[in-house]
Amino acid sequence: MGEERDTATGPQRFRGDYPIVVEGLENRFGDHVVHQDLDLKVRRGEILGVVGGSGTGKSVLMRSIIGLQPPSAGDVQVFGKSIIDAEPDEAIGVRDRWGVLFQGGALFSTLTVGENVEVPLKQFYPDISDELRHEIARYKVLLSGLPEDAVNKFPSELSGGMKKRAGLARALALDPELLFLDEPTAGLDPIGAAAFDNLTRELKETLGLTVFLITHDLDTLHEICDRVAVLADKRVIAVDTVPKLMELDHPWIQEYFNGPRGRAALTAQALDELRKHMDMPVAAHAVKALDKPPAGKDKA
Ligand SMILES: Nc1ncnc2c1ncn2[C@@H]1O[C@H](COP(=O)(O)OP(=O)(O)OP(=O)(O)O)[C@@H](O)[C@H]1O
Repeated sequence: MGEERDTATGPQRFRGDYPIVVEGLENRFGDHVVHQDLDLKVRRGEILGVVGGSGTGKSVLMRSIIGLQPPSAGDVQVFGKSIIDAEPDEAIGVRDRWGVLFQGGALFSTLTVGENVEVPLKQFYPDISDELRHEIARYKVLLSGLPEDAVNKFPSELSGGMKKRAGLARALALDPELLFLDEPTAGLDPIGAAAFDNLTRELKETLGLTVFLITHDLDTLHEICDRVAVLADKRVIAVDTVPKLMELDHPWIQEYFNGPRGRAALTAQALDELRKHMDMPVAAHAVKALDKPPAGKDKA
């Protein structure tokens, strides 16, 4: 693996297999060990879901990868470069190649949506003209599925779902190769959450993104994640597709994926798949049967 950047052919993009490699990571806060000997490799072009019980260290892992949480041991490589102990100047070559949507959006409340999107542009490209910067911001706002007039609105004037999209627009400001999403569908209603999932998948496909996605949302895992990493016992205990994970014997995995909510998400996904083939009589029949809640069973 290694960084291969070709300056002669336009935009420089990572061509290795694993844009993120975490090895032997340890994070501790005083006596509290959050991660120990944690390994993880994220494949180029995948949406990797990251799950785990509350407090297992999903956000701390993300913060370690983006250099906001210096680990107590181990290494993190992004695009083939170790970001641990990297000098700020050295890190800049990497840090303008990822975008982050923090939990809650983390928008600057005194700036409009457009101005929020312009913040990273000003930071990393201080020489571009005001006009071009406004135009890029407007494009990113539209790309994130917001109406054009959202550019001039303040975060307080937006709904929860719109705030997430505004945060996404800012995360996309620098045309990143890597996108980090921390619980992007938390707090959204199911329709808003499904719309956000679709947007994430479309952006991944059209922009060729690699996505690191922390979530508790089983529908998101089933619908858009290529693989899922499970955090438990201070490390990543498994990384695989959802069906493969469901075969594992670990108690947390069983409870999470095969519990009532996990089964409901699975049924919803099966319904979606069948609806795509509704012209086939057998599919229409199966959808009718699956749509009915099973008598006497949990309805979670
Ligand atoms: N700056 C910090 N100082 C001390 N402890 C911290 C700090 N940041 C995180 N922790 C602790 O590290 C542990 C993991 O936190 P983290 O936020 O990564 O969990 P999480 O898996 O993302 O949880 P959730 O699903 O509830 O968001 C928690 O016990 C938390 O209290």
